[in-house]
Amino acid sequence: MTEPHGPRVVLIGPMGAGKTTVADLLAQAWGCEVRDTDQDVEAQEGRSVQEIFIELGEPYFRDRERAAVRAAVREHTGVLALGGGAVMDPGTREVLVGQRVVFLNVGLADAAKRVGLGQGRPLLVGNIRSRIKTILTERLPIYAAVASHVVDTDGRPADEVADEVRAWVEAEEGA
Ligand SMILES: Nc1ncnc2c1ncn2[C@@H]1O[C@H](COP(=O)(O)OP(=O)(O)O)[C@@H](O)[C@H]1O
Ligand SMILES: O=C(O)C1=C[C@@H](OP(=O)(O)O)[C@@H](O)[C@H](O)C1
Ligand SMILES: [Mg+2]
Repeated sequence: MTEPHGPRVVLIGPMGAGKTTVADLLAQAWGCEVRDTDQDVEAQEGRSVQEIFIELGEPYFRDRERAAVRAAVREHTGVLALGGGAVMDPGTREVLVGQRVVFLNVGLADAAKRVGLGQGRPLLVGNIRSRIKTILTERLPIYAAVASHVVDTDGRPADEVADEVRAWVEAEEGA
């Protein structure tokens, strides 16, 4: 029996990098399944990420998120998008060791444009721009450390980003 080999690619990066969008585009291009750990946690908990943060707290969400990443890495062979904060959890980082991880990078200006008023993103309360700035500064080194490859998304449409990720993954698979 062939052992499952994990997702074809795992997308990480800050809110607004386009992980969810690019994961869908990649899955369409490859004709494979897509999973997003935010959606997995929401389905399991029967409530939105926003509701989980408010009603049960961020540590509870991170715990559920770690379990969702672990399950997806074990079972899923398509495209996997994580939530922006997933890799801040050391246990989640451990689960990703050996996986093909692409960091979708985004700067403050484009991230702020893309998340708009931040609806549905519970960490973007108050001054959204300054929250994003803090989050980017804190997390950038971690994204870079966890990633096998980085794709810049500033000023580029999502389909162009997806094409670049696809080309890189296909080259890696052929290598
Ligand atoms: N490269 C891009 N250029 C412009 N808008 C984008 C791009 N990628 C995603 N978006 C838009 O930005 C918003 C956030 O995208 P999303 O895929 O949810 O990001 P993430 O999952 O990384 O938080 C969505 O409205 C999406 O349509
Ligand atoms: O950056 C974060 O900590 C979060 C990012 C969100 O996912 P996206 O990055 O897909 O928006 C979601 O998991 C939650 O709101 C927390
Ligand atoms: Mg997302």
